[in-house]
Amino acid sequence: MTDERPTDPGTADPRTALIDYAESAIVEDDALLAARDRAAELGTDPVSPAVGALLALLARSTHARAVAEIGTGTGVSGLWLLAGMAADGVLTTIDPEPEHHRAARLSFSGADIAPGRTRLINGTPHEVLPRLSDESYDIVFIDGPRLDMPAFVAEGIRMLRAGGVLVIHHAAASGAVADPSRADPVTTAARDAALLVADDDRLLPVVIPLGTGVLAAAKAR
Ligand SMILES: C[S@@+](CC[C@H](N)C(=O)[O-])C[C@H]1O[C@@H](n2cnc3c(N)ncnc32)[C@H](O)[C@@H]1O
Repeated sequence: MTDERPTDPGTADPRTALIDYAESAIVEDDALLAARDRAAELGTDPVSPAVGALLALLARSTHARAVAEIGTGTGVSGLWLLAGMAADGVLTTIDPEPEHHRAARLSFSGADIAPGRTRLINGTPHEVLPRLSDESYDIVFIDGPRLDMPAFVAEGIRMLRAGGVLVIHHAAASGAVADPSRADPVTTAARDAALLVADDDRLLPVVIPLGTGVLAAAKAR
């Protein structure tokens, strides 16, 4: 009997091919490409196109009107979140680097985002997050320093409204979290963050293998 499953002799690793397809299927507009150019100039590490599209999808499906982001960068993830949010939704985004906020402002104005739709807070999340309200955000997106991930997750869970979604970028450390022999600080922080999510009965989590691994968790209604 012959195997009639389609094969692609040019593709060695089907998983890599799948992820390449997921990324290449997303087309970014000029405003996003300009934000990416700014990211390359400043050395920030923006979300990939497929992670960006996932953020927009989550924002649209939660009818997000209030989103909090830790780690503005030059606004690549912010533009994707805004694309999925309600037309009057407000993105609150935190970053300690004034230069990154200047670049993000250019990115947002380049996409004709009204100034009232973004609230850029200059400061570290450790200073800023405790001032943000409990249970008032539809999405909390965490994309700041990886060592601080557990602390940001604890704050993010507190800030999420019922039915809201926590999204953690770089959550799987490219799969290292599942390897018990890996105990370096970044992997340990990602593992601790994942445990905080797993131990919270109100959260329904899933790891999405885009980028270095995205952890998304919906809070019970
Ligand atoms: C990976 S980049 C964010 C990329 C952005 N989300 C995007 O997709 O365009 C991480 C950002 O975290 C910021 N950052 C550095 N230290 C921080 C801190 N203690 N708290 C929050 N953000 C910090 C950096 O300035 C940088 O802009």
